[in-house]
Amino acid sequence: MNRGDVILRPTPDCRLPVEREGAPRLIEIGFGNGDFLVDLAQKRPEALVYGVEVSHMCLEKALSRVVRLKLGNVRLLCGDARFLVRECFADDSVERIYMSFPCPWPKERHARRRVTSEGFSGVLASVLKIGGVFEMATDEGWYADEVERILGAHAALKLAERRLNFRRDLTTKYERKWLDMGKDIHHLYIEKTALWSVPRMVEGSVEDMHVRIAPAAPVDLELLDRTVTGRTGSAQGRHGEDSHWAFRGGFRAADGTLLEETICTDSGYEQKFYVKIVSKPECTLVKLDGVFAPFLTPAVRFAIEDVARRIQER
Ligand SMILES: C[S@@+](CC[C@H](N)C(=O)[O-])C[C@H]1O[C@@H](n2cnc3c(N)ncnc32)[C@H](O)[C@@H]1O
Repeated sequence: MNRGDVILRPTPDCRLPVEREGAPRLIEIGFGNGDFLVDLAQKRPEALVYGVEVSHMCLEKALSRVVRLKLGNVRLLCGDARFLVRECFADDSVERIYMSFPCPWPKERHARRRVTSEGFSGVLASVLKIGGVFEMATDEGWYADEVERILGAHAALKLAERRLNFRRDLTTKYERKWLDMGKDIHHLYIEKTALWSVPRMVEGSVEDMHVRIAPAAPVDLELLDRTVTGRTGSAQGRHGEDSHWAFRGGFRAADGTLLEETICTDSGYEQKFYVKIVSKPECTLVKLDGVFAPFLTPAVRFAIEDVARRIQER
């Protein structure tokens, strides 16, 4: 077994490999050093256990244990769980989602950073199977209250149980640490009770994002770059409140095309990539460069269309 068997890099349209159809799917969000994830995978060999973690360092630590133990039923995804769980998992496909000791972000101005903020209840209600459970542990009573209030209020979810200082079979590094220090631990069990679906933001294929401009734009790459980013060497755009993008300047690629460095956000989810501008005798092609293939979110599409528009209007 090697890294490639364990780490999943979803395709730009956020598809995961189809495997072990019919096997129960379990997800752990923010698995940290991977103690719980590894124990869970060993306890449930018939299940496919997905770990979603934003920290590369944690990913590497858990990965080496998974490989060393030859755990064939673990898949790891690196990135923000708020985005990846919504975009990569289908409705009614997951049996249980675990999240232990998420960063509570206690300051009000940081509230949006909580995994459980904005829209997370809809994501759970979508991807869990009916009867499926979101299991959360926290040492912050106020945070448990908040999650209970927000998730419990969703039409397709209900609080199934709340326990104080319950000793679980499987524990995490933080759980053991807080228990040793005598802290209170709050466990919430939120159950999905009805069908629900949230819209996904990723759609279409890489080819759908190509824009062909005829007649041809100038073949001079420097002129082409200035057309996109203006005299200042950078330019920005936005669509509504949720989609923002910025062009940071162009690079001449080895194949004689122009790569426009682009950064974009969709409802706070950030991606960096290059828009490729190919000057041909008959037309100019504006498309996604395949190297840092981003997920196909609305802001990525708007950015490509914006490059094409700037070239057309020059
Ligand atoms: C306090 S640690 C808890 C780790 C582990 N669950 C435990 O109990 O020992 C919180 C973990 O959540 C991860 N995390 C924070 N925000 C995240 C997000 N949006 N998506 C995925 N993981 C996240 C952090 O990188 C960190 O590893």
